[in-house]
Amino acid sequence: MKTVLIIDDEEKLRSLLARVIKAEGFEVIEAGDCKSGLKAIENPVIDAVLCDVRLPDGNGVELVPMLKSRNPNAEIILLTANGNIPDGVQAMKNGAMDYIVKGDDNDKILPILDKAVEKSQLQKKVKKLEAIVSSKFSFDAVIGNSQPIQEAINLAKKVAPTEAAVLLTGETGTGKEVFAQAIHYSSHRADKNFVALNCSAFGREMIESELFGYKQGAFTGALKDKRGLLEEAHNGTLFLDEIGELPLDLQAKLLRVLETHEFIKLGDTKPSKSNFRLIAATNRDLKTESEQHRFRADLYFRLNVFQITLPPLRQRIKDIPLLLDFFLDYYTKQTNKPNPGYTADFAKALERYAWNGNIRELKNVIERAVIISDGKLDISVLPSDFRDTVSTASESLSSFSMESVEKQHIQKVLNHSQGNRAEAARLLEIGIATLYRKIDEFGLGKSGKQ
Ligand SMILES: Nc1ncnc2c1ncn2[C@@H]1O[C@H](COP(=O)(O)OP(=O)(O)OP(=O)(O)O)[C@@H](O)[C@H]1O
Repeated sequence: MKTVLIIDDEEKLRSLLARVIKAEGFEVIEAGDCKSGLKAIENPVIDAVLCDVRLPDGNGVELVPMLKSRNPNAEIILLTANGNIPDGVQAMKNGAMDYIVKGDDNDKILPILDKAVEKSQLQKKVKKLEAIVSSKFSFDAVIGNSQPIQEAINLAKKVAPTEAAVLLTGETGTGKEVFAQAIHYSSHRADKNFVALNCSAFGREMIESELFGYKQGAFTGALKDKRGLLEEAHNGTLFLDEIGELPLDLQAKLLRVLETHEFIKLGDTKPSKSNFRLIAATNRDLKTESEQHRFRADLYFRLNVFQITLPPLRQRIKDIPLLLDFFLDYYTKQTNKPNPGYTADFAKALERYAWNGNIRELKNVIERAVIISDGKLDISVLPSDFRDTVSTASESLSSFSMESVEKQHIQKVLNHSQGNRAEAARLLEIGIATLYRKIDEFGLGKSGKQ
């Protein structure tokens, strides 16, 4: 639906205009003065406004900013009986899309309205998509209630609105990139670029040309100018993942850019400027790296202004059920399967696992389980390491009482002596009569080897 608001006090002209516009498939809302126009514009379905300049309670040119502030997506076209250039210029400065003269420009109205509606609907779509993107990458998308992750979230929320560089540390798969995005989308740079580079994924030359960009002819193969990531990140955020892998000479160049906000593209002679915010991540201990001269100490100090350490999953076992529900829901939706749920053993096995690959590994394990499983997820759909964890765990669980430890031990020794009770008693350092009593008491005579 395309909806137009007409604000004009000349009733006859207004209803004639409304009829013509309706005949072209638009919905029309009418208002006779500034006051009722300002009320009507709050209806979000309005895409475009046709507004007279001379109104009984005000001037259309001055009304434009007020209309825009109440409905920023609506495009405004001013209609005037006698156009003059300064008024037209002011209208555009105030945010109007066009300024047309009644009578002379009547045949322009419908094409301009079409353009205005298209522009407004496109803006609405972009805003909706932006809202989806920013909610997908907001702190709400960081799953976890445990204390260690909540502490990290609180720190990140504090630093997000500032200009400070952030250093995210933590094992692989703990969510460093997720945090970097959440910080960016919660900062005032959210509507600008979030540009990421993984420093371990490329060789030195490639990283340099990706970061700094180059001029045509800077090297063989530089067929045309290329913008670098520093330039792309202007007014936005540059995320350097695995910064510990950045070659030492590029570390020196990066430090200079951080200090001057200036850099020189490959093959260029004059500096370019970029106002980016840096978020860096590493799973290395940069302090030790810098002490051993594998990372520049000056860059480390520059980055270490605000460090956030993300906890490994094994330190936040409490979050596993939450993450399990989240990823199960995600992958069942992706595969168009109904959510099958899971057994208590399945959840237990996940809680007991070491998770060296952290959340990335958990996510992959759940994806695999969803693909393989035909019903409720149980331990049979887990890789074999998990099943071992469960059996070891249940074995050790049944061993908590002294009696069961004693029973298991005697059985093991009887197995070892191949049922020879005299030999077993000798190994157990107990009398043969005591062994017979124990065998009777624990019922080992029936199941154990005699
Ligand atoms: N708290 C979280 N909530 C939901 N998903 C998460 C969370 N943390 C991480 N993930 C998911 O786990 C995966 C790994 O996360 P991410 O890439 O951010 O980790 P990383 O620490 O940057 O890893 P690496 O050091 O290997 O680059 C991603 O798919 C991400 O979506």
